[in-house]
Amino acid sequence: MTAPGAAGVVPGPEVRLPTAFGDFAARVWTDARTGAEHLSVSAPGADRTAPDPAAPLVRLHSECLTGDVFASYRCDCGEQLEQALGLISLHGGTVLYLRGHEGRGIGLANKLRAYALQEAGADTVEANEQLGLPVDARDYQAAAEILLQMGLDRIRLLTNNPAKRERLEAYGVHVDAMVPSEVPVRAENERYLQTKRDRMNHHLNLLRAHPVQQG
Ligand SMILES: Nc1nc2c(ncn2[C@@H]2O[C@H](COP(=O)(O)OP(=O)(O)OP(=O)(O)O)[C@@H](O)[C@H]2O)c(=O)[nH]1
Ligand SMILES: [Zn+2]
Repeated sequence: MTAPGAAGVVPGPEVRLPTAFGDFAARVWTDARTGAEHLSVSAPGADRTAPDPAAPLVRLHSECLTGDVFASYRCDCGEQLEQALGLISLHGGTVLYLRGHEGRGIGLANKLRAYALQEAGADTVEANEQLGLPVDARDYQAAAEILLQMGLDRIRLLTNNPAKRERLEAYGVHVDAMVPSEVPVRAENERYLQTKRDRMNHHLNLLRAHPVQQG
């Protein structure tokens, strides 16, 4: 329990982070409630003193060790992260990398248990249910607090998930628009993405990188 008035998230120093996607400024934010160390990665944007500038682009990226680090094709996370870093390097904005969100909040071990159930036929929703775990246990309070401390109270959110927008807005961050965060579908993640579209209400077109061969 955080004492009344105490900061929920505590910022560390800002450091330079030169990457394959461009030069960013990075900062760790420690959640005083959970100990989770979140990372913001930001690039400067267009002149915000111009009349009616577009709100800054923000990607709230839930940690996915298999996708982000090992480039797993079971999900779309790794490619979404790369796409977001490229866009934000170009247009300015922030990627907020949310620790403790692994497996939609159930953790890595349970995510791999869910994968085993998916290999036995369950979809991504059924697998969590069979484990007796929530389908999506993520909370966005720390994310909202970090954005508000960064002065980002009005943003454009890079996401396909309308529930993410609603949950963030409930904590006081206004989302001007959802900017699609869609990457081409692959044979390995097609069922997974279909389930997100059909059972979790994600806005997905499921476009393929290459047209399906006919005949
Ligand atoms: N429980 C579970 N979690 C998964 C599975 N595949 C990926 N994840 C986790 O899902 C999280 C990403 O959530 P998604 O539902 O893919 O997407 P989102 O963040 O809600 O929406 P976008 O902003 O559009 O990416 C990451 O933490 C992944 O580790 C799975 O099959 N089961
Ligand atoms: Zn993933």
